[in-house]
Amino acid sequence: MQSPLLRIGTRGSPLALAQAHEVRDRLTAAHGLADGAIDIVVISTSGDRILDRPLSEVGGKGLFTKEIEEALIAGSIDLAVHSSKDMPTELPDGLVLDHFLPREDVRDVFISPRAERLADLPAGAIVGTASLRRQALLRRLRPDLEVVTYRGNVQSRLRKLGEGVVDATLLALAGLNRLGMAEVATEILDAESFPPAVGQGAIGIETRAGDTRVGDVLAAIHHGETAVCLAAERAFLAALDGSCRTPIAGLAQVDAAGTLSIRGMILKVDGATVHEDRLTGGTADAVRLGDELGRRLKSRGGADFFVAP
Ligand SMILES: NCc1[nH]cc(CCC(=O)O)c1CC(=O)O
Repeated sequence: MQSPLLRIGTRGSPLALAQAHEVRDRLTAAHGLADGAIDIVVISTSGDRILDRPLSEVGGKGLFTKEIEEALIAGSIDLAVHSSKDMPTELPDGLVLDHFLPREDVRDVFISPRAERLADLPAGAIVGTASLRRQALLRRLRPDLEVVTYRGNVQSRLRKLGEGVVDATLLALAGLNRLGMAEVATEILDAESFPPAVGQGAIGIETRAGDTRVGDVLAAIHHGETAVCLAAERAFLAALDGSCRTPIAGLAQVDAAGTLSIRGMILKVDGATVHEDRLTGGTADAVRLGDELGRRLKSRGGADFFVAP
């Protein structure tokens, strides 16, 4: 049997697999490849194995990528497919995250059997989410709700919701769309009042720096506008030096005239303190704009903002 042209590394969750399949299917179509030309290699990560503690306590985002990045460096896979949102801004030496698929919907959704809209939940209702950004935004909009930490993959969170462990939860619409499950959404939250995480909705492809063979193959499915927005957002995040303990929202968009705008927000976990700002400029300045916005919010937040919740 012929060896595969490419090996894609991915986590094994249903969402991760759907994303890896999407990359494989787009590459197969773009290059007219035979079935079996691209292998999908499922890799279990520390983040998948530690399920009992909030990730911000265990060590954060890198936990979902470590073993996959080791495989990439070792050459047992050629590319790794990730949710950009889950990617640290610092990558191991020799790896780059610079190919992206066209971005999915960036918005969060509210899911509840108890109310049609977040605004209609009764006071005291319990909302479960592990995301500090969602916790802080929820407390800001609805200080009368009880917000609890609630982890697990999309399927297990929905199961717990069905069992009545919580009254409502929030998820990214992008993930539901990719899983073909958008119908579980009760209300789509608008990005203005409920801004997404940096990278939300964007599938990113990590490769070895300078790997022109893989880069040439990926060029056919790469989406430049998404890459520009992600460059701005990730520069914003890097400038904030965002630990997993700081709620941060950030969204860059390119309008029809080709102007890039980036909006960023930092919050205290209790939702009571919020700093936000927005910058616009040319797409060639994406990194500079993101960096500038991050520095501004960092200085506005002051020294203690990033320490205690
Ligand atoms: N942290 C888990 C995660 N990482 C990416 C997505 C959704 C897909 C995306 O944002 O691209 C999710 C689940 C969620 O937040 O609902």
